Amino acid sequence: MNDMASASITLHQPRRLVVGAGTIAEVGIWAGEVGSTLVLATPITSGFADRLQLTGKVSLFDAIPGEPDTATLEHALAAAREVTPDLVVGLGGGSVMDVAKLVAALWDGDQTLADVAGPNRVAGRRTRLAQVATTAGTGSEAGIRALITDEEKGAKVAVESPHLIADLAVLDPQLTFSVPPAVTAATGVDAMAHCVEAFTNRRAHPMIDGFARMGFRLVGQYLARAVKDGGDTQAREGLMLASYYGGICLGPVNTAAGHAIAYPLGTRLHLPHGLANAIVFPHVLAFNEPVVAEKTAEVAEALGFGTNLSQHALSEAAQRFCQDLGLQMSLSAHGAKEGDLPSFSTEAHAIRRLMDNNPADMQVEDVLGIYRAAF
Ligand SMILES: NC(=O)c1ccc[n+]([C@@H]2O[C@H](COP(=O)([O-])OP(=O)(O)OC[C@H]3O[C@@H](n4cnc5c(N)ncnc54)[C@H](O)[C@@H]3O)[C@@H](O)[C@H]2O)c1
Ligand SMILES: [Fe+2]
Repeated sequence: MNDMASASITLHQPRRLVVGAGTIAEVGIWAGEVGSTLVLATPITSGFADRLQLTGKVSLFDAIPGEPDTATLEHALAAAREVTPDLVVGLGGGSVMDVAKLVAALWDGDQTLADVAGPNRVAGRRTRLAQVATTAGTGSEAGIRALITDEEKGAKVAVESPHLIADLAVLDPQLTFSVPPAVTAATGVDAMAHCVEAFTNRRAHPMIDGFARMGFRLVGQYLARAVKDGGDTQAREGLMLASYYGGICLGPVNTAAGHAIAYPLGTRLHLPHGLANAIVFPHVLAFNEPVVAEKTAEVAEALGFGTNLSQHALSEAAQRFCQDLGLQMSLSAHGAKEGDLPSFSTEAHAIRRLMDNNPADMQVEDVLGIYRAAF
């Protein structure tokens, strides 16, 4: 830690947050009399739509796949232009909630995705937005960011704007009971990665450190429990909070090299976002350790890795942690070819908005070394 004063930060949060078992029913109470609502979902999460208790005309668009791309966004926008909603509800994981943000902000205006990509370019939003999380991972319901895959470029487009923040966010652990163990594990590691990468970030901030600490501690406490027993309400609620805290970390501080190195695995190999982060996490944690030793030790202790670990032991313990959750941590087992790794490395290294946040400087060769270690 240096002794300079922290840089200033701005934190946006949903206008209203409801947490607890059964709270999905509060969406209708909050919304009151609504003319027209568009609920965005996946085929799996559309089953929860009745529990929203909405009045008026309710339309459902449930064709949002994981890791949504620009074509998905276009279809959802077309659905919204037909429905002309007063309220958009995102009922799903990060994939659905990210699309819901952009649909609510863009459906009735002239801006395209290309117009709003990057920070602070969304002109405004007239449609109300409620986010009901059904996974505990991205924390998208907490934040100002939406990520859409651009299939042509093979990269994620990030849109960041206070106009994407929800009017209402709901964390109802009962909605996550049906999340299968593999998705629970991957999304839980994603939440943990948001907290850890913000905590050990070059732009880390004491206020955000508080949320980050609560988040990775909850993951240490509850993730294995929720993977083992999906109906464990206490564990599920703990993870939803961890995910939300991670989402808060993303706004003012954001992630760093871990997420940058994970992105090509999502866009090129189509690995689920959380799994991609898990594969990379042990190696980045160990790489950064010399620069952020104290904070890394705190993370290691909270996740049960032990104390006074060498870089190698740290990486091994983090890999074991993920393997014990049932995650397959080897890139080759997911279809990666050794010949892919150099282009993945160039791609990840070029994501400067995240790489520049990393506490330790990382060259392209270092990134390649990490992919090779995870191969
Ligand atoms: N906005 C942000 O700040 C932010 C941060 C990190 C990641 N993301 C993005 O979020 C997306 C990933 O989101 P995710 O990890 O939540 O996964 P997801 O939304 O893609 O969902 C994963 C899978 O779980 C299923 N599922 C969702 N809820 C379920 C439930 N209750 N029961 C059973 N199955 C359920 C989905 O149908 C899907 O198949 C990626 O596109 C990623 O880039 C956004
Ligand atoms: Fe993430």
